Amino acid sequence: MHSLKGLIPTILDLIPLAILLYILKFYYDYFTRSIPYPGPFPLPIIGNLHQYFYHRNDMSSWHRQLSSRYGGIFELYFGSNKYLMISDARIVERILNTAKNNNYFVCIETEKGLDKLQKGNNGLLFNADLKSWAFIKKVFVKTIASPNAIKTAIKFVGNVFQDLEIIWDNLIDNQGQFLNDEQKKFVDIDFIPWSKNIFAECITLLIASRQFNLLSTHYNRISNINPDDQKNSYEEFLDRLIIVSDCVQYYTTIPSFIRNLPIINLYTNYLYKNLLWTRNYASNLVKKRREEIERIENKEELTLDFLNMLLTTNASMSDEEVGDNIAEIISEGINNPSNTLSFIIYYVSNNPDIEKSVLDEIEKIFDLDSNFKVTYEDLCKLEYIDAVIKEVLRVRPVMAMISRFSDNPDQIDNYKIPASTQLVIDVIGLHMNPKYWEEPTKFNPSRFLSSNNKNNDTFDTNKNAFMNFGGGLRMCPGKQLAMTQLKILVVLLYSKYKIEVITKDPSTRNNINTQCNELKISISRRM
Ligand code: HEM
Repeated sequence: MHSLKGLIPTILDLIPLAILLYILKFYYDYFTRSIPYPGPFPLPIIGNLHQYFYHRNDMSSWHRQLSSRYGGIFELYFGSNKYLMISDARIVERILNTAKNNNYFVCIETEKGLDKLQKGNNGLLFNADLKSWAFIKKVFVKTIASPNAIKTAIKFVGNVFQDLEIIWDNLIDNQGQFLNDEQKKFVDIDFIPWSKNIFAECITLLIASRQFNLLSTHYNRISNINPDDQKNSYEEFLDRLIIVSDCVQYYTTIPSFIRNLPIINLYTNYLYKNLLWTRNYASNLVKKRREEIERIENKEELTLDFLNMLLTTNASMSDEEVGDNIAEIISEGINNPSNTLSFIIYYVSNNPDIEKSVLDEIEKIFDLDSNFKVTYEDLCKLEYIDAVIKEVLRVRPVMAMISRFSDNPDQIDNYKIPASTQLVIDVIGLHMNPKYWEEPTKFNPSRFLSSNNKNNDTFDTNKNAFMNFGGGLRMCPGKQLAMTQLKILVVLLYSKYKIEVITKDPSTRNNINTQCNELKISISRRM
């Protein structure tokens, strides 16, 4: 006789049943979805993530394939979350509009993990609350994007570059080698940390009027002056901000029940603790600044940088909230332009004709003695360098995808957009689409020159096919600053140094190809 105990299913027996029910529910929802769009067939739990990881190193051609097979709107599943991918410029134009009451103001639904990180109603990037977003945007525009702020930024980049020049010249003198019959010394460097430190110095000067001597600290470490130096706390803060970006991506794509599974929750805790560390660090900086401001009798003496302005115009913001804002701008102000500068060096130095045109333009516009200064007016004349930067951002856009969330149902042309749907503007798909670009895979800055009429027509009529800084209400507010900084740095780097690229593929090491992970270059003094 069977014992009763044998008839009661054990938890282990129930697992296959639970999985089967989950799969049935997944495909029931999939086949009965209200507005079905075409797209690659998803698997339960992972959706299309396996395809994403398979194509991670060549996202451009994957997105090209998907948009040519499935059209201007198609579905992709990241885990069990459905995303509508948009790669038609006409639809993009309707989604990215500048009206404050537009249906697509929110980037990512707050309940998708942002609430756990307290990021849904603070800062700019993920803020879903129009009122607090508009306040911070106003302060940003005044202190970072106004003509005065841009002129201040030009001065800061010039000063930071002077420091870099002294350090690089020391490096070349002390560690450089003569190669073959060359009279000048060359030294090989890893460009990425230098690039990050340049932008880090500039952005902290601009938003908080502080300098952390990151360039000389980096020099001391790599040239064995202080090899065992622990990273100072600001360097650690910058390193951890990169993990914070991973943390936000992780919380917004991985459902909470998976984040909380045993073992996986160790990683979740690691990311979350890191976020708390940076939040605590930034709020301490803010607290100190608040105390300094209180000690100043004549408040008119205060430099009106982003931090001081936030502290003096909105008394109700806590140190943590102000700190979060500072951390966000520092992170955006370093990683995006530094990634772009690294790719600029990669493309310019690997294309002798393009490098020659860059050098010709520099010579035409600047009076090249060793102490020449770059002015705002001169930067406006740089048409070719401007085109090079745009072309780099076309082929290697910093953000391969731009998110928007639909509040209400909408209809764009023949396409119905359901309410509460996560839309993703497929930036690479747009940038690589032959409908909008002649020979899209070719690196050709001339397509952006006004003298090149044919391509320019294409560019003008398809401006929504060029999403390098996003668009509409939430277009990147740092665009002007970034373009200015990049132009100055291209002028200064190429006029002062001869640069050769050693790295074959800057996007190796298992990451998507819009991220420059490695850039070894060889530098020697030009003048
Ligand atoms: C080459 C450099 C840069 C590129 C390519 C870039 C690109 C972008 C893109 C594509 C977006 C999303 C726009 C959208 O959703 O429509 C964005 C947003 C943003 N960027 Fe940039 N960015 C750069 C530099 C900067 C800099 C230097 C700063 C700050 C100083 C900055 C601050 C921001 C902020 C705060 C947002 C969020 C705006 C909002 O949601 O309202 N970016 N950026």
